[in-house]
Amino acid sequence: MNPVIETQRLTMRFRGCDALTDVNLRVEPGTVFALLGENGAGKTTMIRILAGYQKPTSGSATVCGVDPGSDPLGVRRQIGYVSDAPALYDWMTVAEIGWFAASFYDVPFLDPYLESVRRYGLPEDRKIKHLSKGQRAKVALSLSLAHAPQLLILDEPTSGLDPMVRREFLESMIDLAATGRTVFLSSHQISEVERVADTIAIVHQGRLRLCKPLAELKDSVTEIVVALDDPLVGLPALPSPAELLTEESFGRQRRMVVQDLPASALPLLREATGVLDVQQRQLTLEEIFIAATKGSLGPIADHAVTREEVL
Ligand SMILES: Nc1ncnc2c1ncn2[C@@H]1O[C@H](COP(=O)(O)OP(=O)(O)OP(=O)(O)O)[C@@H](O)[C@H]1O
Repeated sequence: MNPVIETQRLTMRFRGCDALTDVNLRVEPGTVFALLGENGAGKTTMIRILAGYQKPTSGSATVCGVDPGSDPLGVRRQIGYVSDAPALYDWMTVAEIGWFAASFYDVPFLDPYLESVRRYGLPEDRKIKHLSKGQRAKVALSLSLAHAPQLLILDEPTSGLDPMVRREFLESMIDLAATGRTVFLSSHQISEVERVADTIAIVHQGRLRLCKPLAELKDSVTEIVVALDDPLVGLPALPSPAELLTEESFGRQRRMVVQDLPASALPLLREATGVLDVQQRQLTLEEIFIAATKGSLGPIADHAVTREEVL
């Protein structure tokens, strides 16, 4: 099946800033795809390129079969998009902005929009400028969904929403994916994303660090804590295809977070000179995110082996 979104070596340079570098992404239809990254990682830049609001410096993107750089309107007709700061005409009422937006589409728009507005309990005759932040977010979401797009691109969709509405909204994303639509969202809310996303991509300083289906990601990234008889002991290189995400030392303990660790790695480490013990543990998505973006998970947790336990 053709991907809904595909990018190849997508790169965006601003003056004095590499916002995205060589990002290759593939988003399958009918999935909820979450883009995670710290502040300034490049999420909004990526989303603006996909929605046709920004042309990349180099590389290519295809969204619903269209190049957003050369046909931004063609892309926007096919997608629903909510930016991180939706620009709504403030002087219009909630109902008026629906009528206005409906004029851009030749598919049913106003009825589904008003249905969504009522479901969110929004006051139809109140001006946008008098709405709260969360209410404005709900208007933006209602507008983005009304034309039943095959792809929804959402930049931080739940910021400003209260916990009940956040939950309701994220669950509705799963329902959308179940009907074959695709949801591409960026977020900082790792625990929320974990509940709804099929695939997770983690960007760090403009580069794609990890991108996998959620379950596969959690299975493939592992923490190894090695107890050493001397802090200066050198460990053997990890066998291929292992990729070291982080490595830290805490006294006589060495912690590594590794992706795609082959089974042969643990015996190799256990038999290495100066190694007293090796413990392995699966990580939560939040820990994987921290390892991929900040490098340090902080002090080794209680569950990890201590030298005293080994001796
Ligand atoms: N128009 C611009 N001119 C110069 N630099 C820019 C521009 N737009 C974004 N940047 C820079 O590109 C980098 C990525 O920004 P971006 O907004 O994509 O990050 P983000 O991951 O969405 O962050 P946040 O989570 O804080 O919203 C940042 O360093 C930002 O300062």
